[in-house]
Amino acid sequence: MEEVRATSAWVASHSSHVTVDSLGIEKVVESVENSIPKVEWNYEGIHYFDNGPLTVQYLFVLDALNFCFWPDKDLNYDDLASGLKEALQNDKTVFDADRLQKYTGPELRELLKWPRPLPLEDERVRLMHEVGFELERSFGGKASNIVESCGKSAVKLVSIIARHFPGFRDHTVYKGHQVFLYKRAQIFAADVWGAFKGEGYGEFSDVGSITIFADYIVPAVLQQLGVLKYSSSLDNIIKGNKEIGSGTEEEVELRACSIYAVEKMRDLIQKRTGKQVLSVELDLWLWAYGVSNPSLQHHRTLSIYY
Ligand SMILES: Nc1nc2c(c(CN[C@H]3C=C[C@H](O)[C@@H]3O)cn2[C@@H]2O[C@H](COP(=O)(O)O)[C@@H](O)[C@H]2O)c(=O)[nH]1
Repeated sequence: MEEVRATSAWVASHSSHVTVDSLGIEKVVESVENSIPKVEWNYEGIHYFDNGPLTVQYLFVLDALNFCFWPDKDLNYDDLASGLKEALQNDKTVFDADRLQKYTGPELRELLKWPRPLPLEDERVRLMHEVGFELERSFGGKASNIVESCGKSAVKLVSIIARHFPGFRDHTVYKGHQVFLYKRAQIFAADVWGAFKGEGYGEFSDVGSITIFADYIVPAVLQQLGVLKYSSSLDNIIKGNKEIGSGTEEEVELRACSIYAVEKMRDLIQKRTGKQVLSVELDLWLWAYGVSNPSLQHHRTLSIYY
């Protein structure tokens, strides 16, 4: 994920609305360096797991739809994860590639037992079709074949996914430069790693190459911890719950500066303690902290990427 790291650093050094505060990073690192809070994957107990290829299929569908929950104030990531889990427990064929290509909005809602239209429902359905079509065309219908083709490399896994599935191509242009963020492709690699505890499908020799997953929760946590500072205009937009357009400078800076800041935290932890910590582990800690603080105000962007 060198391109994610390098392009996020570029944004951080040309940023107009978001600043990464080195002193803030030092304070946070000082407070956690001896015991980085370890958060178990699936600590919420919401995920499907059977130790086999169907788990990989579940995670791929989950991460194809893992974006934009906030427009419905009652809808959370948990509802998606546990809804898909239950649907799969009731019918092992719900995520077969041919079925994925046929879902309609109301059918997806029914699958999740959600009583009203989902945010960006048409996009969610389109992405399910895209996943089903490309899985069938290139991977024998099975997401586990994508994982098997990556030679135990998370970097290769992310790049195969981005090459084959346009919906996972989370990149943009910022001040004339192409910037790569790859939130859902990277979170899929991390989910497979977490679910299988780094073994079998989850064995990746380069899991340390993955960065954090730039969503709308982690930037809000980093700001609360004093790691990110916002301009007063951006602060007012977020506090006023006003939408920020996808691809705007503000939005790209929020996401890229979060990635850059956590890479800096990780470097500092290593320097001070000699201990290697993974960005995935820091992400899970920051994210779990964020979702346990529902009063945290986050930015609002309509996006299929996060
Ligand atoms: N950075 C980061 N962002 C994450 C996740 C996860 C879930 N990861 C699973 C992996 C292991 C655990 O068992 C988790 O269940 C979801 N999100 C993002 O959050 C937002 C949803 O927020 P809310 O509207 O409040 O539900 C949305 O953009 C979603 O894409 C993560 O881990 N890291």
